[in-house]
Amino acid sequence: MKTAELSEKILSGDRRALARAITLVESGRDDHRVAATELLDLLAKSGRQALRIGLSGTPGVGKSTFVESFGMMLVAQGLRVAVLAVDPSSARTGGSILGDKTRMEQLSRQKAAFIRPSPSQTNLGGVARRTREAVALCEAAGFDVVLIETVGVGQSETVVAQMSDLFLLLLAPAGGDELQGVKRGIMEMADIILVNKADGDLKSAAMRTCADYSGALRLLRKRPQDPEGYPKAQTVSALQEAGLDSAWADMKTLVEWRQDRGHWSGTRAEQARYWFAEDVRQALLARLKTPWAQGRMTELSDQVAQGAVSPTAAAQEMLKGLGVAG
Ligand SMILES: Nc1nc2c(ncn2[C@@H]2O[C@H](COP(=O)(O)OP(=O)(O)OP(=O)(O)O)[C@@H](O)[C@H]2O)c(=O)[nH]1
Repeated sequence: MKTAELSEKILSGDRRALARAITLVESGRDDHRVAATELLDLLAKSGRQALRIGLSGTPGVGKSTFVESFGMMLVAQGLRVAVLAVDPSSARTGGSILGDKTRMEQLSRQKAAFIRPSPSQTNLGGVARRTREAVALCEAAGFDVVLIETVGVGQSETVVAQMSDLFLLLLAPAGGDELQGVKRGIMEMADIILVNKADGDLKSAAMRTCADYSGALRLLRKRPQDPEGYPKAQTVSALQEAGLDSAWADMKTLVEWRQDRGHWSGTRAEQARYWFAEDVRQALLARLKTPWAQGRMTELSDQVAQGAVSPTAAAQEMLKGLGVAG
């Protein structure tokens, strides 16, 4: 199919065309990359934007259950919802977190929903670019909300936060009164912390955990792009579909505030800068991974170790070989 034709179909909301385009951006083949870039350029002209919501949480915290019930709630409100995943561990576990669609049984059957598993790649940089491009494709296809889910592995939260308008951190009720070892950096990225499983026997533990996090969030510096009271923590039960509407109301409050004050477009512009620099960095790193480059690195590094050449001169030599010397 020609790029222009694929683009038309995506713009008209053709889901198979969207799936095909995502496969195209996920491909490592050079000719596919050229076509993908062309397609993304064409689609960017549509100017369509979705609300991009990043969602992170450790395995078992209830992400799939949350995406299912939250997604269904949005669909019931007439919104179109796409779900993507960033899962650098998918190659290791042999399947992605969203590979098993039966875990989002209802949502995956909705015409207004689109669920796409994480591409199976170990390299986070590669997964990040492909996911970012898949987000752009979903926006062009007219989705209102794009949920980008990740397990808290390595840097994957940062990657997702950098491509989201809102970042949600899903937590489970803690046993004791200590915070669950959530790294400060991750808490700082969160716009809203959702303590899940606030139902049945777990309800009071969930409320305690939520109070602990509310306290911890108050100690963080208030961000200029946020209204009073944000970032915030609240309890939900994905299983019983409780608290989801109030969480959605809070998300909308935050979004409207940021849009009214220009923070929304400011953040997107910053993210675009970040991904531009990141793409350059990744491309340069890829050059270092070719067999020639690795062999040459070893050679030069041996010479440096023997004192035959200085580190600076060897680095210059290497860069010249890579064609990037200044
Ligand atoms: N009580 C209760 N259990 C829940 C809730 N949400 C999820 N669970 C249960 O928690 C377990 C894990 O839920 P998942 O949705 O598969 O969790 P996940 O975070 O997607 O897990 P991974 O895919 O392994 O990352 C399941 O047994 C769910 O039924 C909730 O709101 N309340």
